[in-house]
Amino acid sequence: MISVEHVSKSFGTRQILRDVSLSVGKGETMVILGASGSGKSTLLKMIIGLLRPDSGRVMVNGQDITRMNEDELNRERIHMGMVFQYSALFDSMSVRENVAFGLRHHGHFSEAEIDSIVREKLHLVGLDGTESLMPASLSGGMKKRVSLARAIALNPEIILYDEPTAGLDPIRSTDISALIKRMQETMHVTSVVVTHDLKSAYYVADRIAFLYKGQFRFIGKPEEIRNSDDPTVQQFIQGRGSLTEDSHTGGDRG
Ligand SMILES: Nc1ncnc2c1ncn2[C@@H]1O[C@H](COP(=O)(O)OP(=O)(O)OP(=O)(O)O)[C@@H](O)[C@H]1O
Repeated sequence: MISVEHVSKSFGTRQILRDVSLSVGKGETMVILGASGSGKSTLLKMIIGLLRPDSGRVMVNGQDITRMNEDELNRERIHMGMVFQYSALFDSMSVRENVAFGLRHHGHFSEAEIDSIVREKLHLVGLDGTESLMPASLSGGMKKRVSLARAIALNPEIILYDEPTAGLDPIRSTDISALIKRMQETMHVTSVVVTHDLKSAYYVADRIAFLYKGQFRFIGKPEEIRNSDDPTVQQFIQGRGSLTEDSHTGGDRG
């Protein structure tokens, strides 16, 4: 379904990804773990075609995303929902209009159809009756859920999540993790989840890929990563995972 093949990417003189390959099967949930600055979001942006690799390619549904022009990408993105870090809702639009956004841009739906889809998706994320609320009045957890409702409005085959539980308290994080799992079970979507949240990773992942110094240090099932005898992997999963990679590579973030 998604196949990242020998992808490399640099920003300026800094190489972020070095000959990285990863495949995600249909219906699979792949979690990408890695320290801050390790290139997780960069990889996600390449899968949705917001960034192009310097070399290598990204295949989605058998098509090479890296060679598409903007029109082709827009057509392909109809099949992909993205839940952005910090929700990225449109502040001036109601919950209803946020969820309806993609429907208005990509589809030919009547107002009645839009109403019905918005209601159905809000129900799926546990936000019945919130259509007329504005984003400013929502909690962080509610915003994430609206963002998810927006991402699934067009029944995507693929959902990409960038830090879906970031900034949430543990209870809200568990709610969002349960929703990610529910999307997989009810909509049989293929998902890629970028996160720092190990608890969520173990819960939602079919497989986990651990990005370290520009390469995948480990790809495998949650129980396999737990039992890995690689000291770098163990160091990361035993709670020192919040270390930033920028410090190793001389970057400016973290
Ligand atoms: N457009 C850009 N121009 C220059 N540098 C960039 C750009 N995008 C990302 N970077 C740098 O590339 C590195 C990887 O960024 P990325 O956002 O992919 O990391 P990440 O693993 O998602 O980190 P975090 O967990 O903090 O979100 C960082 O050092 C970042 O500063």
